[in-house]
Amino acid sequence: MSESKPVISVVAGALMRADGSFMLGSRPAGKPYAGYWEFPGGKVEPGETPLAALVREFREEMGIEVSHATPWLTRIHHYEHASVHLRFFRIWAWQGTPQPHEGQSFAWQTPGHHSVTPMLPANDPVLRSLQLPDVLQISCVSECGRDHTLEVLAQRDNPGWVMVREPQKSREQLADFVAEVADIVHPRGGKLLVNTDPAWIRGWPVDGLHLSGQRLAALDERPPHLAWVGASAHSSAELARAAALGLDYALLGHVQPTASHPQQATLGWNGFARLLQNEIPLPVFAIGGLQAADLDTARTHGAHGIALMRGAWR
Ligand SMILES: Nc1nc2c([nH]c(=O)n2[C@@H]2O[C@H](COP(=O)(O)OP(=O)(O)OP(=O)(O)O)[C@@H](O)[C@H]2O)c(=O)[nH]1
Ligand SMILES: [Mg+2]
Repeated sequence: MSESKPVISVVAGALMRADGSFMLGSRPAGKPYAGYWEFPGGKVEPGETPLAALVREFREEMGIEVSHATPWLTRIHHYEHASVHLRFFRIWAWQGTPQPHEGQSFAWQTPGHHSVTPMLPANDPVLRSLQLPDVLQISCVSECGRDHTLEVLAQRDNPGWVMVREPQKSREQLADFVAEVADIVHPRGGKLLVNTDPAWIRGWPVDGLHLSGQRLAALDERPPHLAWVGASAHSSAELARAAALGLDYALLGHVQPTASHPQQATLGWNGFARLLQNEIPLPVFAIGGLQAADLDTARTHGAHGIALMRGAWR
């Protein structure tokens, strides 16, 4: 009988600055993967909660007092020496400046433009997730108005991430609207996703594709050649499917009742958090009746961010 490797429970945290930059540390000499860059953290001790372990590790390794951290995503990775169950947090508030108590180095990094190398092999998808925005803005032109939508985007210095979702439009109408949004969003650094049939979007000026729950169920593999692919989920099974296909994010809801889906059952924040307890390896946006002011509540319940429909265009 082959001996199975131990599974080590680990917590790690990204210190987050208001401008979106985050901190990495180098692994000290003498540990496995010495010199590789990681999110600071370490092993959970017996009887310790993950959050308590995070607070202890940041205090021990770098003299930081963590005062506001939110759970983010969980990954399992198999190294030669062990399998690690990694719980990642983001840390929004802390006291102190990082001190190298173990001889490590620290570096503040911009999402998508990392200046340090090599990274721990388990961390690539986690680093990529930091490029995703706090707020995903979903179009609703039949209700919110085409002109109003384009004006709101045009007025912003950075239009952020927009998902075009217009199920009532024909392929040609959708292509025209996508082109209009792209002309406003792309020159100023925004990103554009479209929620539609994967077969329609060849040659469209989009950064990615969003799959409805039905389309997610119908696919056997991630649609190729797209930088970003996400999906809508309403259950643990759909979240697991999005993860199995290697998607970049999921939307999970509905958290609260919404005008667009009044007949659907709502999760509430506790139901939302419960569905995320099962080791979700991808970032999840909360959706359903939310406002910009709900961002911190969403993070506290394990969300990466929030997706807004009406709330984005007020
Ligand atoms: N801290 C941290 N560990 C990570 C990350 N990604 C990742 O795969 N790991 C793995 O998780 C394990 C963390 O263990 P560690 O060596 O940091 O633990 P520790 O601080 O408690 O060290 P110690 O046991 O020497 O006291 C290592 O196997 C490491 O390779 C990450 O981003 N941060
Ligand atoms: Mg450590």
